[in-house]
Amino acid sequence: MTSRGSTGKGPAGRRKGKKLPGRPRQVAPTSATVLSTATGARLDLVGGADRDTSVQGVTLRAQDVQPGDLFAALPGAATHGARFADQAVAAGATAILTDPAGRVELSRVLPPETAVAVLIHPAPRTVLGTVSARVYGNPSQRLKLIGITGTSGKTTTSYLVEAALLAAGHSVGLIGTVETRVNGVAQPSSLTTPEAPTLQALLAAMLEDGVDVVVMEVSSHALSLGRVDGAHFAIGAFTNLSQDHLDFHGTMRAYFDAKAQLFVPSSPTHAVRAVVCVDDEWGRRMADLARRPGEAAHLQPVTVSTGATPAHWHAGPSDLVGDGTSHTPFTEPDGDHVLVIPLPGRYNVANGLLAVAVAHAAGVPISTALDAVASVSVPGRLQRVDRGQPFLALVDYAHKPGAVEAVLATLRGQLGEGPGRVAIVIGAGGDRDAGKRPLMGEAAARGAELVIVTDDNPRSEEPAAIRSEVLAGARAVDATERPVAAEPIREVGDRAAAIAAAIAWAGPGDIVLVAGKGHEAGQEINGVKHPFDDRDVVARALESSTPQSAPAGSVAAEGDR
Ligand SMILES: CC(=O)N[C@H]1[C@@H](OP(=O)(O)OP(=O)(O)OC[C@H]2O[C@@H](n3ccc(=O)[nH]c3=O)[C@H](O)[C@@H]2O)O[C@H](CO)[C@@H](O)[C@@H]1O[C@H](C)C(=O)N[C@@H](C)C(=O)N[C@H](CCC(=O)O)C(=O)O
Ligand SMILES: Nc1ncnc2c1ncn2[C@@H]1O[C@H](COP(=O)(O)OP(=O)(O)OP(=O)(O)O)[C@@H](O)[C@H]1O
Repeated sequence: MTSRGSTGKGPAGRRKGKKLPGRPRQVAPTSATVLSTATGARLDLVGGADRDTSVQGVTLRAQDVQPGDLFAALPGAATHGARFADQAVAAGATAILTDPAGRVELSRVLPPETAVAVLIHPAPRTVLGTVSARVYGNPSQRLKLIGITGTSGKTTTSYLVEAALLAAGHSVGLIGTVETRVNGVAQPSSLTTPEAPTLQALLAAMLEDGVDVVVMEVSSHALSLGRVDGAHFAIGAFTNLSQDHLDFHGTMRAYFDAKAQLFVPSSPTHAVRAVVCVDDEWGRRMADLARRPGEAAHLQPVTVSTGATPAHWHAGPSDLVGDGTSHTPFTEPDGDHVLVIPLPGRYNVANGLLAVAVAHAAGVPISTALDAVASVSVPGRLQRVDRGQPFLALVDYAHKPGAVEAVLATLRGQLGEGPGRVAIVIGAGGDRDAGKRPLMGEAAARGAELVIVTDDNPRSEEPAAIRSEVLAGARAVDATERPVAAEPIREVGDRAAAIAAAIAWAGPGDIVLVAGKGHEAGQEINGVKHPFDDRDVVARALESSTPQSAPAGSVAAEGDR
C-alpha cells in the first residue's frame, strides 16, 4: 500500500529518516508591543520586562516551548495553560499570552524575579491565530492555501487534489488526519487540523522548503476554536455534511455554521474561491451562502454534483470496471470528460470530481488532474488486505453513520446479484458524539449480513457501555429491513477477536469490512494508546485462518501491507 497514492511512487517516494521541519529556520523577531497593538491585548511587563521583548515563535503546550517563544497559556476543558507557565519560562519563553484568570495564576506559579512580557486578553484563543500568523510572517499570504472541509471525504479529496497539483509540477504540502507531508517527507498527524501556532509554523517551514501550494483538511473543531484564524485560504472546498461531532457543536445547524466560516464572505476565514459539492441539502445551502452578489464571475462558487442537482461540474452514471475502478462521464462549463478513479463507490466519484474541480480552480489543466487522480490510493480507506483468501477483506475509516451507510451501499453494489455476503466489524469511539452510536449500529445492520459490534477507541469511557449503544441501534432494525441472509447481531469486545471471527465466517465471494480505525496505528483505552493496526490484525487473522481455494476473480495483492 502506498501511504500516498499521488505519484505512484509509494513508500519508495518517501525520504526515510528525514524529519519534517515543524518550524521555519528563519523568523524575524516581533515585539511584544506590536503583538499587543495587533490584538488589543493589554501588555503587562512583569519583573521589569522590556516592551520591545522579542518573540520568534509561538507554542501552546508549555513542555514544547523553545527559547524566544511566546507561550499561549489558554484556559481549557481540563486545565489552564497558565499552570504550566513556570516550565514555559524555564524553557526560554519571553512572552505569555493569557486571560485575566491566567494572569492571576502566573503570580502564583512564576518564580520571583521572572521577567516576562504578558499579553492579557479576555478571550486569548480568539487572537492566537492572528498572533501566530504575525510571528511567522503570514506564510499563507505567500503560498496558495486550499482548505477542504465536510463531514466525510476530506482526507480522500485532499490526497486527490495533492496528486493533481504534483502532476502539474507544484511543490505541495499536505496537512490532514493521516499525516503531514512536505516534499516526500511525512509524519503522522495528531489532529486533523493543527492548533494555530503549529499550523502557522508549519506553513512558514513549508514555504522555506519551496512549497507553493498547501492542501489541508479543515475540521469543524478547527473553525470553531480559531485554529485557522490568520490563515488566508485561496480555495475552500465542501464535501458534505451528516451527523458527527454533536457532542461539541450541539446541533447540526451549529455544526454547519462552523463549516460555513470557510465560505461565507462575511467570515474572516472565508476562502477567496469556494468549490462546493451540492449532493446534499447542506451543500446546496453552503453554495448559496458562498455567493457574492455583484462580484465577478470568477469569484462565485463552483458547484459539483453527482446526483440530480444541476451544477457547474456534473457527473453522469458510473461504469464499474474491475474491482472498484469507476469510469464516470462528466460535464463542466468548458467541455465533457471522463473521470477514472480507482476508489470504489459513488461517494468516491463525488470526492474525485470535487478534487478535479478544486485542482482546476487552482490552475491545474483538467486533463492533468484526471490523469493524476486515476492512480491514487488513500491509506485506510477501503484498503484491501490480501493473503490469497477467496473473499475481499477491507479496512475502512467509516466511523459516522453517513460513512457506514455510504461504504456498505458501495460494497453491496459490488456484490451485485451474486451470492456474496458482507460482514462488518464495527464499534464507536469514546468521548465523542454518543448520539451517532445507535445510528452507526443501525446502518451496519441494514447493510451487512453479519454485524460484529466491538471496541473502537473507548478512550475514557466504559467499552461495554459504548458497545451496548451501538448494539441497541443494530438490534432495533427490523428483520425485514436487513439483508435476506442476515444473521443475529454479535458482540465481541476484543477487537482482534472480532476481526478473527469475521474472517472465520467469510467464504468465497464474501466481503469483510473492518470499519472505524482505517490508518490508525493504535487503540486508545483509558488514556493509553496500545499498538493496534487493523490492517496488520486482519493480515494476521487471514494468515492463521484455514487456507481456502481462491475463486476466479479473487482480488489482487494491491493495497496490501
Ligand atoms: C475540544 C478540543 O479540540 N480540545 C483541544 C483543546 O483542549 P483544551 O482547550 O480543553 O485544553 P486542556 O487540555 O484543558 O489544556 C489547557 C491548556 O493547557 C496546556 N497544557 C496542558 C497540559 C500540559 O501538560 N501542558 C500544557 O501546556 C494546553 O496546551 C492547553 O493550551 O486544546 C488542546 C491543546 O491544543 C487540544 O489537544 C485539544 O484537542 C483534543 C486533544 C482533541 O481530541 N480534539 C479533537 C476532538 C479534535 O480537535 N478533533 C478535530 C476533528 C477531527 C474530525 O473531524 O474527526 C481535529 O481537527 O482533529
Ligand atoms: N464523500 C463521502 N461521502 C460519504 N462517506 C464518505 C465520503 N468519502 C469518504 N467516506 C467514508 O468516510 C470515511 C473517511 O473518509 P475520509 O478520511 O476521506 O473522510 P474525512 O472527512 O477525512 O474523515 P474524518 O473527519 O473522520 O477524518 C471513508 O473511509 C469512507 O467510509
